[in-house]
Amino acid sequence: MTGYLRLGVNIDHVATIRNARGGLHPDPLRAAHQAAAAGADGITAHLREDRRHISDHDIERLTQEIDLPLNLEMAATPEMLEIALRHCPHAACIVPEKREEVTTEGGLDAVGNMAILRPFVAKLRDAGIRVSLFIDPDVDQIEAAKQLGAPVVELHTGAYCEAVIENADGASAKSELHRIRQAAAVASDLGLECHAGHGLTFDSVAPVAAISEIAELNIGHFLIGEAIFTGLESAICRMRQLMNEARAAGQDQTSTSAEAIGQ
Ligand SMILES: CC(=O)[C@@H](O)[C@H](O)COP(=O)(O)O
Ligand SMILES: NCC(=O)COP(=O)(O)O
Repeated sequence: MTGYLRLGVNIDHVATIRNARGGLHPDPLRAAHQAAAAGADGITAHLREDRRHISDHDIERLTQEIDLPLNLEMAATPEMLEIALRHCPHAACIVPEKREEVTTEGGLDAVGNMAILRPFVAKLRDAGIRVSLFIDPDVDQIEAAKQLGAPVVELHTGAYCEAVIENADGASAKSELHRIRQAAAVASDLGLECHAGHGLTFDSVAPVAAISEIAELNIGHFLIGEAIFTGLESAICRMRQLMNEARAAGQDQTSTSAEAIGQ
């Protein structure tokens, strides 16, 4: 798969700042409107069991007020299934959740949870919701997603992004990038749409964006952080530019991000 690479903007951490004082400002909906104005292709929001950031009311408003497709991230629980079926977002991405985690750690264990996930995926699909599974770039997990009937997988890029930040010798970033490339190729061979996300920044996005089998990147925390300094629309436009340049240049797949962007 080649062609246009979609950008989903995750607005979770606008809500993190809002919730720090328990008020209404900053409003995640305003961020969603700005993301749309900046050219985002979708909005991603993670309704966590503990509601640490995005709230039920945020999800209700996003489905009612935002024209962009909403990708609802959710754990595989009866509560979240009921909420998803009530709101019928464009898409639902099933993610693992641990209450004590700071952020999403590993990917969903589709292999180890087939019995729970199979009816869960079926009910979402029957409601017309595009289902994706947030998984590590692991062939077994991709094959399990296929068996479960999920049309989309989102590859967890966290290990790669951490390796880029550590940047000891670039070797670990290269090996993690290779895992993502291989996983994207397997997903494509199995007829699954392949997305990627978690931890992506201006420094790490290019080699992932260059992987032609990837159709969508979901990026949030870094963009919201950058927005504090340059504004959200500016941050999104810069990310969009980096994605377009990498995709157009067919980024050399052997390079890490530092080499790729001449650092
Ligand atoms: C699944 C993923 O990597 C993110 O989309 C997720 O939302 C991270 O959780 P927090 O947004 O709570 O950090
Ligand atoms: N699924 C990844 C996502 O939506 C955003 O992750 P992050 O950029 O906030 O780490």
